[in-house]
Amino acid sequence: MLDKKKVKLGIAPIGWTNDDMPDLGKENTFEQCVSEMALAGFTGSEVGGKYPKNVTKLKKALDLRGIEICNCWFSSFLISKPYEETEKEFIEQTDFLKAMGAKVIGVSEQSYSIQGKDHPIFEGKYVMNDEEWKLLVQGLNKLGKIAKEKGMILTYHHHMGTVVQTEEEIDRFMAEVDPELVYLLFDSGHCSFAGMDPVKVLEKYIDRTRHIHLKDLRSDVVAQSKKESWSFLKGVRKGTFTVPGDGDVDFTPIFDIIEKSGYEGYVVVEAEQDPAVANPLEYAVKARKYIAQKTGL
Ligand SMILES: O=C1C[C@@H](O)[C@H](O)[C@@H](O)C1=O
Ligand SMILES: [Co+2]
Repeated sequence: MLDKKKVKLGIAPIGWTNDDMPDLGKENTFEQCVSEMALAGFTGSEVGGKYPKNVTKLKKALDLRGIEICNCWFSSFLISKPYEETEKEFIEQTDFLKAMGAKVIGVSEQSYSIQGKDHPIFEGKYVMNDEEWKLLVQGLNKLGKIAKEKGMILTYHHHMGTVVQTEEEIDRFMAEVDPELVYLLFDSGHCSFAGMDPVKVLEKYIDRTRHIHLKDLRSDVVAQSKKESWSFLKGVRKGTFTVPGDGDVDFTPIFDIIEKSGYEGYVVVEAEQDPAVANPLEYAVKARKYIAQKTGL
């Protein structure tokens, strides 16, 4: 059982409207999305592209539904653009999140990423050289320091198709970043999709993890995706991911690690799929029931 005082439960809006492919769920409004999150029993949310950019407006809409913001995706370009460009946007995003009462910002390096490209996801992703590793690590340490000074935590999202995807890359990343400034955003779906054992990764880094995405994976869809060289986004449309409990990831040991470690922070259901096929409210309720049954949250 998870301690409700330590572990909070959220859901990402990506199941309603997908910011990577805004045509997926374009008919779903912001109000419908946050109302259905609340109806399904969630009290935390990440920021989506349809959310009001204005702090007062967003707070009012969320307060009415008993929801708080816990994180927002942030794309960094530390190895392909001048550091100052990423820093400027990072400060703006961190200030917005802080004003919303969030504690965490989720960074992902998007230089040379193939996650949004029409390119087979299992073929030819970019691999950093030593100089680029240095730029990434030094840049993130600097951003992490800025976040810390603002009372926020920088977490890093490993992700398919990006420069930090594989187990070796996660290990090197964790070995090189400053553990006081940069933490891990663990995503069970991306771990599994990349062919890692999510349990092994979480066990190794739970003490340095400050945000968790709970994503399940349909192995038969992944097998087809490999066979037919699908892009990441084609795979999402075809149902690579689903909510926890609905796919092939074993969440029991994942919840055990979270419990035993005394993890304090959010676990967020993040299961992008086609809302025309997987009704967002129905899948949110399914996830909520599964998590309640497995963890007591
Ligand atoms: O955290 C995430 C945000 C999405 O935009 C991304 O593509 C998804 O797969 C993810 O894990
Ligand atoms: Co994620």
